[in-house]
Amino acid sequence: MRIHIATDHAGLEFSQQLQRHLATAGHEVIDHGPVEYDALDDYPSFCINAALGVVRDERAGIESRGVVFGGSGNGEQMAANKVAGARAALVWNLSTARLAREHNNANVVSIGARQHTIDEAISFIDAFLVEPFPGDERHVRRIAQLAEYETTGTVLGKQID
Ligand SMILES: O=C[C@H](O)[C@H](O)[C@H](O)COP(=O)(O)O
Repeated sequence: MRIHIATDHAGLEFSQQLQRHLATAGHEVIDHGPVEYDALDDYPSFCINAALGVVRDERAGIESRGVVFGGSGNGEQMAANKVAGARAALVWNLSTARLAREHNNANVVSIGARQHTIDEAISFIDAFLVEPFPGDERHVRRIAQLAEYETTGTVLGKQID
């Protein structure tokens, strides 16, 4: 699978280890930065570019996922979710990694690199990448509502204030 990854200074060391791990596992890794340590760099553009890569790939029929991470994963998730078509989930254990796929069909996983050991974080990412989206009707319906709101500003049949 193609994996778009992005971080900021808080995740740069983890990024290098993660890229090696993903490449060894046979994935095609596209690194959206940063390329060098700068304690004052800003995560939004890196993470937005990773999410854009995923959405563009999906539209082209290429199987792909995003992995974004920083100190907490919070800002990185927010940044990725600004991209129309991105569904970024903040994951902090194996259960949330699997549920992000099973219930939300998340196409981007966000991780707090300062919150976990490297082995832990990699196990969450691996779990996320292998978990399929079973396509249960209720989850498909809810994801469609998110997409509808994203594109139209409303959700038919629901009250949006
Ligand atoms: O949500 C944002 C991320 O956790 C950032 O990685 C974090 O805010 C960076 O913090 P600092 O600039 O203090 O290293």
